[in-house]
Amino acid sequence: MPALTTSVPAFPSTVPTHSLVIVDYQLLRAGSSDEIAKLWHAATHLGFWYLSNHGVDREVNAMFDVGGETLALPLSEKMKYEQGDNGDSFGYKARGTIATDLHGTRDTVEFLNIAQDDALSWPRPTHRVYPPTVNERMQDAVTPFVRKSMAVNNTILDIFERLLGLPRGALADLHTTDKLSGSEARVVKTPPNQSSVGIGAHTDFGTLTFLHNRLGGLQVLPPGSQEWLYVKPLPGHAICNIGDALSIFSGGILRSNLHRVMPPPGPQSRYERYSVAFFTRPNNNVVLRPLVEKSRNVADAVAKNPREEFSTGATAGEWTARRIRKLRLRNRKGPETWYESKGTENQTLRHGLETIRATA
Ligand SMILES: O=C(O)CCC(=O)C(=O)O
Ligand SMILES: [Fe+2]
Repeated sequence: MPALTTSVPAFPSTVPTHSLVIVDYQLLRAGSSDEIAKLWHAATHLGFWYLSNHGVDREVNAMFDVGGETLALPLSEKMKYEQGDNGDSFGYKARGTIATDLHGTRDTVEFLNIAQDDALSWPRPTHRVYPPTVNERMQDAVTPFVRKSMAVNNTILDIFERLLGLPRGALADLHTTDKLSGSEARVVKTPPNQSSVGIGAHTDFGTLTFLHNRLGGLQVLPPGSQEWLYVKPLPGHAICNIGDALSIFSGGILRSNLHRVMPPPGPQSRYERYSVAFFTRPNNNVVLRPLVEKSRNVADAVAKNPREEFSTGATAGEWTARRIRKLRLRNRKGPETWYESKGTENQTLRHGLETIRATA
């Protein structure tokens, strides 16, 4: 895809950014206590970090290609795979179908979501079928990307399990491959020269996100701040973050932070932007609640700071379906539908932070 291989202007040095801690994946795997401490600090404060040396570069590049080829198909072809308005995630999400704020402003991005379950059961579909451009690359690109991303996220999950004082397997058992999950690979495309929000302020629905960016566009709202800041993409580095499900399991010890996608900054805005992500989510039947009986640390965290939004009464499957359904503009009844689409960030947004405008 020419858009992916042509050189693009550098991220402008004059644009304010939020720096992230760089965590080395190979050092994590080797059990380095310094590296694990860095990861823990990032996960309990901002909830975002860069991951270096993850070893998934080849598969990530292949996914940029698969996404580029698929999203370049005619709209009529892509629409055969549209996710629809019922809260399903897998398939194609057309541009302008979801809200980016409480006013119902349309999003500017399209994306392709491929279920982990479908990639692992290929050629047998578990959830659904995909465009031919995906099928052709399932074996050599998509499934290897999914498997390697799973290994990265599961390694990090094991570390959190231990540091949260959970019994061995307590988190892993909520993310097994013998039961269905909402885990998925995603490629997002933003057209050039946009002036409005690509993906509105949100926290991720699931457990862990493993994200790959080439152009700027991702912004975080740092805790206690009212200023959205870009996260600068670093070549070869993934951006990782905690989602709501893991934040809830941990009783809030691990932070699921608000973020959004804006047009790329400065001269980068003239280019098409792609991002590739892998989302690990719990098995659909897992109820989202703090694991208080399994960890003293989690129980103490909940006792110290009880949060109403952690008593979800919902399974991971229901949680994700509700959030997607309420984002879809065809289901919008008014500003309240926006809040109904929210997870742990609901209260922050209700307190008016979303009215802050970007400086992009
Ligand atoms: O495109 C990005 O950089 C982030 C996308 C994102 O936040 C998401 O898909 O949940
Ligand atoms: Fe996100």
